[in-house]
Amino acid sequence: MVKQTIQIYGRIKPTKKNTTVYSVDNEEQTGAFLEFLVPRDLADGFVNNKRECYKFRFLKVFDQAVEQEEVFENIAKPVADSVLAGYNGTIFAYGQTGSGKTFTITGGAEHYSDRGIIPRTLSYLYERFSQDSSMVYTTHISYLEIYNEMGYDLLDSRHEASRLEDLPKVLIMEDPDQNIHLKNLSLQQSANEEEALNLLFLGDTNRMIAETPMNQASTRSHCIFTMHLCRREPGSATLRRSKLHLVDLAGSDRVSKTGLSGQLLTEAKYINLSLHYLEQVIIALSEKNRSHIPYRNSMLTSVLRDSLGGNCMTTMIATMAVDRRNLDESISTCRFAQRVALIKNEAILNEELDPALLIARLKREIQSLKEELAMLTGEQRDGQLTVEEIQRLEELVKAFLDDPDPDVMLSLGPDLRRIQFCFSLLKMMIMDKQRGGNGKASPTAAEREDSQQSAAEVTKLKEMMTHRDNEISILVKMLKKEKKRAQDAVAQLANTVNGQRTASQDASGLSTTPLLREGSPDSISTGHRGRAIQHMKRGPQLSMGKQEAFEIFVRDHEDHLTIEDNKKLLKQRSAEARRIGEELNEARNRINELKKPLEVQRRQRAAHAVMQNHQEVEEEYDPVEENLCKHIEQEKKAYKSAIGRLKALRTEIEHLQLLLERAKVKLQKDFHQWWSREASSVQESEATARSHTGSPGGTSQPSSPSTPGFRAPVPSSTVRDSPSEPHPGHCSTSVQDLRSYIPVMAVPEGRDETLGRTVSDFTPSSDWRSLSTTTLSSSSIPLTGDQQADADILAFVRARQNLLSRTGPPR
Ligand SMILES: Nc1ncnc2c1ncn2[C@@H]1O[C@H](COP(=O)(O)OP(=O)(O)OP(=O)(O)O)[C@@H](O)[C@H]1O
Repeated sequence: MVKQTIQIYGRIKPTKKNTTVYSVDNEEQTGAFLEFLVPRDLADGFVNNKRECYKFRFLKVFDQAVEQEEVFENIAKPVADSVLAGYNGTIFAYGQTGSGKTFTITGGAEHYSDRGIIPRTLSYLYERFSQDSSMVYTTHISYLEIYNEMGYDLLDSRHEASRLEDLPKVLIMEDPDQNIHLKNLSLQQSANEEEALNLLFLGDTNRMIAETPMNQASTRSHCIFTMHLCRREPGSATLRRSKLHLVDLAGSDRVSKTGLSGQLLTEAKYINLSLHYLEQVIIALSEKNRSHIPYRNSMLTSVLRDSLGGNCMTTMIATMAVDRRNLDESISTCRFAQRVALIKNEAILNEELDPALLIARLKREIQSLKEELAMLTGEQRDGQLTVEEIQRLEELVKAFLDDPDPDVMLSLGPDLRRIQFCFSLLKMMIMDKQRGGNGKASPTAAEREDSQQSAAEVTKLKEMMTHRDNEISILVKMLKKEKKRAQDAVAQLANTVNGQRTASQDASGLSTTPLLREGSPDSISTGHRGRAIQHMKRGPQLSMGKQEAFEIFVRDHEDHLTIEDNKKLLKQRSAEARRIGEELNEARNRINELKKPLEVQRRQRAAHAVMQNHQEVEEEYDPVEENLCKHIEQEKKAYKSAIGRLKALRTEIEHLQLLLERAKVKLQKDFHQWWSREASSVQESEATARSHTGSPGGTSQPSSPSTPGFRAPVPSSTVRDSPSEPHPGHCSTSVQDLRSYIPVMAVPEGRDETLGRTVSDFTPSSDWRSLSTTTLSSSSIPLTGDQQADADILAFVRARQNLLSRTGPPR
């Protein structure tokens, strides 16, 4: 058992602003100190006692410039090592919104070097597994999200198609030993690093998909990524099971400060409530002599029960933003951390016996004992007595009874079946005699005593038999259960493999055009990733116009540059990997080429030695051979280092692919949101216009007297000049903003058959000018008369015009 307090670390988020308000001292023998020097004017604002200096102790504080690698080495690696040894481990990040919790736990979404604790820990663990061939490791992953006190499975494929609220809730079940079980939370097997990273990606994508502006899940939900590890020595019946929880908590901001109302306030209260219960548990644990710890008050504390004051090695990272306006929250975070540091955990090695292996071992033991017995007796003991054996035994018993010699022995050998049979035969005879069956005299006292003894022995033997029967049936039951579990696992695996087979192959580049095309080859590769974006592919195929708008949208998106950079980097890395692959082949060929003359040289020397009949000739120093060996050694070294580099490149390429795929999903999501907002704003504006004129087809613009329902064009310069013009990448347009520059076009109600063109017929090269000139011609925008369709068309035209007016013609 390892007794340890929860380890606390601090991490400061980088800021460009003046940061003279704090100092870090990592040199202290007793740990590190983080000191806040709050100016008096600021102190007036948020604390009453006007303290100016706040000093907090941590194990270590990671200042702004510290990189992800160092955080991993110091914090996560020791925890991962304990988990490998068979202890449970937890790392959780706590801090206000935007202070860097997700960056620390999962990592940044832009660069490979920004990988956080989860991907780095996965990499580290799988590498350790591959280095340790003496053990068999199996890993499963679960990813739980707690939002408004409800648990959701982030690896549930239904995420794509359903709203968060419609998904099955994860339920907490407690067994009589007070162990927590989570119903509806899937455990997915991950055989290697790639599969584990795909699961992480799937969960993060599902979390992002469920997000709406009203539900910024990343800020308001708690996420627990858990790796379940099972370690066993081949052939041994003991195994070690351990769990590693990597937890990204919701922002700890105080509700009063957030200025929220309505639904957001309700959410904030829930989050604060669950963090409040977390605090309650921590306070209770840090107080001596507290017998009741209120774990059951919230889902978060129930799930993390072991991590807080239980069987776990736990580490907390307090994330802080140190610009002045965040100082009070940072100080609260530090205070919380100080309380957490008082909690003592007692981690034990989670060792258990594997029932399947135990049964197998017992069966083997039984078999070898049987064989041993058969060897000693020279007889096989399997099965029932044969008819011949029974006849022989009956004759033996009869002869035994008939023999007048009182010392006569019934020789049956050490075979329990025969002994049992003879006893039952004797019993039957005795009973028969008692009933007066053959008229013989009643038994003597000695005979009676004998028979009583025999009966007692029979009873004893029968009891033994019942015991053995029970044992056997228990073992058989256990075996059946294990078999069923194995079959289920195989079936599940088969399903996964089938699912994966149906997913199409990965395309590493991010191309905008095929992004939204149904059945496009540009889909995400293996199962988990494939499932993450299937919902996008299932949607209806986009019209050419929407597709075009999407292309422009992507070009103008805030993430565009990062995506392009990552694409370039991915290309570079792939080219480098190809080059190293070729180098490896060449090096292998060179080694083989060098081996040939070496072989010849050795053979020649051996022949020479035989001819000279001289052993020393064979062991003589040979400069040619020495030279060849040196060359081979050098080539081998170069080969090994190239393999190492290739491995690192592979991980980086896979990560870049995941980043690009995540960016892809985000782009699609942003685009759909932006598009529907545009559409609804057009609808709204139409409705307003109608209500102003009082006629269903009227507008606020004067209608052409000869063609009722026609609307006068509004110069598109209005669009360009609008100060509140939205940036599509940011999706921040308000309905009011949009209404102010929605072009009200002179278009006929219904489709213009003479033109026969639809909006989607416009190609960027030929028609973009006609749409971005000062007026929109009535003949260029045919409407259908269907309110919804017309709203879509107008939304498209407006969106397109809006984009083109800023971006120029598509290249
Ligand atoms: N150490 C860091 N280095 C560089 N960028 C960082 C660092 N920490 C945080 N950031 C950036 O700051 C922003 C907010 O960080 P992050 O999303 O991790 O905060 P958070 O605490 O998880 O917020 P929330 O509570 O809303 O989930 C992100 O853009 C992130 O990339």
